[in-house]
Amino acid sequence: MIEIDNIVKSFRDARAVDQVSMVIEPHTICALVGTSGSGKTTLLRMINRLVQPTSGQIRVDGKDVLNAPAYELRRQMGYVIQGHGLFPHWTIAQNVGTVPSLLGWSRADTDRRVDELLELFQLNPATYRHRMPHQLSGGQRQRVGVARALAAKPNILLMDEPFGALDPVTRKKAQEELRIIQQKFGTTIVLVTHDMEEAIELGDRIAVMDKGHLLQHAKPAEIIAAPATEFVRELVGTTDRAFRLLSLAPVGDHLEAGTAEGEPLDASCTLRTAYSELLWSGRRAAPVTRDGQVIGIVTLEGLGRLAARP
Ligand SMILES: Nc1ncnc2c1ncn2[C@@H]1O[C@H](COP(=O)(O)OP(=O)(O)OP(=O)(O)O)[C@@H](O)[C@H]1O
Repeated sequence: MIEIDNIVKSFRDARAVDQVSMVIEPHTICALVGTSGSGKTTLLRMINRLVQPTSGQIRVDGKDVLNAPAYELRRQMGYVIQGHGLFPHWTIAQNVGTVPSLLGWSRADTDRRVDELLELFQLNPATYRHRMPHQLSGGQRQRVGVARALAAKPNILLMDEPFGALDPVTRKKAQEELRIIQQKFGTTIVLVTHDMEEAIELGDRIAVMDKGHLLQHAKPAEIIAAPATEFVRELVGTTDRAFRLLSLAPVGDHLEAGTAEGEPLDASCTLRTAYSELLWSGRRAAPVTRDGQVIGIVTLEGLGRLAARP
């Protein structure tokens, strides 16, 4: 658990982060959103002590981070920045193995961990471990950046706009991969993003910042349905909030009884995808399957009710 307690960071006379308090539960993703200059990066960098707070306290599992030795923080927290930050003259394997080597892992243990992570990110170790960063695509480099941050099995992953530079298709894939990895390892993730869509998609909780203040810290559905201030409302965007609500839940959670014709939808697809599919195929209802078995239906009328203001 990360407890941020009345934290302040001043640069000369300006407060970049102003009395922020929040609790980030273990094994969850917290998405930090806000306009440029709102203090997101500064807040993130106080968690791993790259920035020293002016006042207040940050505790990880009850311990003040200012009292933890630097090597302990590095092991416990991975850090990913936009543009990956790989060392250009090191191979991919050396890059991914940076922190384990610093922590004194044996060569064999480090090599094993590097291969395991490359495989997890679908980069064949035999092909990629000896390559240099410039011999990879931007999306591959970003995945290596995330793999490197996970190398020493951190409980916490701090990510600053990790997918900002990726094209929409690669970005979507990277987001899905991150979700899978988070579930596999149970990592607690704090993710800074400009993109509300990404925050809604990935965040178990969203923290909205403006001018150093934390305006709201809540579940995505609550941020959409009950924004705390006009600024939060603007940031969420009013034109497609109904679709954003629909994007939060899978079809399998809102099954209806009955029968329907045509191509079935998988229970894991979102209500938003289902809505789009029904409109596209000109149907009022579609069967829903899980593991190939029909388990119910989804209807335009039902989806319409779910998209209405709660
Ligand atoms: N080292 C520094 N010295 C002086 N001012 C700083 C320093 N770092 C950040 N700031 C100021 O603190 C404020 C918050 O910056 P921060 O980088 O945390 O914002 P952000 O929300 O992450 O912005 P962005 O989304 O553009 O990265 C800004 O006004 C910035 O100019």
